[in-house]
Amino acid sequence: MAAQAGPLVDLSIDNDGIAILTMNRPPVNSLNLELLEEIGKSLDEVAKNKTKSMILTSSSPSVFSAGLDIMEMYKPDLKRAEIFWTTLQDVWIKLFGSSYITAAAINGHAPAGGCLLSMSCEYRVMVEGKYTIGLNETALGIVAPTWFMDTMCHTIPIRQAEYALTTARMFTVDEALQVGLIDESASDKADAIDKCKKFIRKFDKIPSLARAVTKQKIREGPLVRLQKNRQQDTAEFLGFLKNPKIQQSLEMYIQSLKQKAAK
Ligand SMILES: CCCCCCCCCCC/C=C/C(=O)SCCNC(=O)CCNC(=O)[C@H](O)C(C)(C)COP(=O)(O)OP(=O)(O)OC[C@H]1O[C@@H](n2cnc3c(N)ncnc32)[C@H](O)[C@@H]1OP(=O)(O)O
Repeated sequence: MAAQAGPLVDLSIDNDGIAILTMNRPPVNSLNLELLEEIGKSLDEVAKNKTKSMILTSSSPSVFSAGLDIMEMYKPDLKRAEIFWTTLQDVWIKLFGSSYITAAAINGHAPAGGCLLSMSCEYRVMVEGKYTIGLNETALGIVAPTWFMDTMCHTIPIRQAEYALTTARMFTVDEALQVGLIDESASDKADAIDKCKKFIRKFDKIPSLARAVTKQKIREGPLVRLQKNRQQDTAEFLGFLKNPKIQQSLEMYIQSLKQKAAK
């Protein structure tokens, strides 16, 4: 992977007071420990500055996020793997449980952890093109954690979620729109951001405390479930990393990604 040029995230506030959080880890924004830490810090900053809303997007022209960095799971240092996992849990708790308004301008592919980040926002606009979005973990021989599944069940009907999760379904933009995995499609990134802003403006006349408490109450179930089971969830993740069969599946998957990239 190329050496990192520039900061891993960019956090800016536009003229309307909307925070734009841009992931910037070329080539595919795979979520390693350092990127997750930076996303977490940015979410803290948005909350601390009492910014009314945030749009999550990517600096890549074709990938929103490729999901978790597989190299964090392949033959890992277990201490780092534990910090990696708890940082991912923290990011999800901060984003899914945020009181401010959140929207994702999905300007490219969003598999697995990339799909999770977008589903943790309240509104999704995806750029048209040959991009796909979904939770594909079972295709890698791994099981999406319960809170990934909860997030999907919070976004699309449970029957569709079960089918998508078990079959590792990656949705095209049109399919995602039909099932409600995204709310709108857009012609390009600028259009996606405009549409996210339009969604955010819908709340101009809604008292912000009532909105925030309603959001947090409707999201309480999945949040409490992870908060109660954090240690067990981390132990399961570490146990999974120690399983030789899982390591073999990950090795094969990495090889297939490298072969595809070399073509
Ligand atoms: C009983 C219950 C127990 C439960 C215990 C817990 C279980 C743990 C669960 C963990 C949940 C996992 C979540 C995840 O997010 S796993 C990651 C899944 N992601 C993917 O499968 C996406 C893979 N990538 C792609 O499909 C494509 O890269 C993509 C469509 C995103 C972009 O395609 P593009 O053609 O633009 O780019 P390339 O494929 O050429 O890739 C460029 C380089 O990037 C490398 N790459 C890609 N994705 C990843 C990744 N996720 N991690 C690390 N590296 C990645 C790719 O290999 C290329 O590298 P090189 O240039 O070096 O060859």
